[in-house]
Amino acid sequence: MKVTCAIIENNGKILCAQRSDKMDLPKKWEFPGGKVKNETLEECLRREIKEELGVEIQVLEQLPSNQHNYSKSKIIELIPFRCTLQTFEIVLLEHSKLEWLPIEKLKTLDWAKADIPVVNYYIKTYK
Ligand SMILES: Nc1nc2c([nH]c(=O)n2[C@@H]2O[C@H](COP(=O)(O)OP(=O)(O)OP(=O)(O)O)[C@@H](O)[C@H]2O)c(=O)[nH]1
Repeated sequence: MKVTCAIIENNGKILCAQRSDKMDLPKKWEFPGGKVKNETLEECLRREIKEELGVEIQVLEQLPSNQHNYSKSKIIELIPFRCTLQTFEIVLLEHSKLEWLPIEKLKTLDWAKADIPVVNYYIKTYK
């Protein structure tokens, strides 16, 4: 299963989202995004961000993807993109919490397993 996610940068901080109790991987932190349907990766990302946060984004670049096997039937390829905001009124539509964190604080969150290599790559590349 391909999943896109957005590393949204604004004023030197990165938007981190906590999954709600109703989602799978409850309370884990992630980058907002979701499963790719019949669409391009960028279309998927822009659609998911609109659905989850109510904002438009600009997609800057694709970063290396990471495959993680949560179980036999749940194997995901997480495909991250660096993004910025085009509109700024964020609404919390699906997640339980949002945090804007500076890059040096990203490691303090309890990330979904698939995100850990993505966070590490981002820190290594952009700090
Ligand atoms: N959006 C997102 N999903 C992630 C990340 N890391 C990670 O393991 N996942 C997993 O990838 C899958 C994405 O599905 P989702 O539930 O967020 O996406 P969706 O909105 O398309 O699904 P749905 O409409 O079926 O609920 C979930 O199983 C989620 O646990 C991440 O950083 N962002």
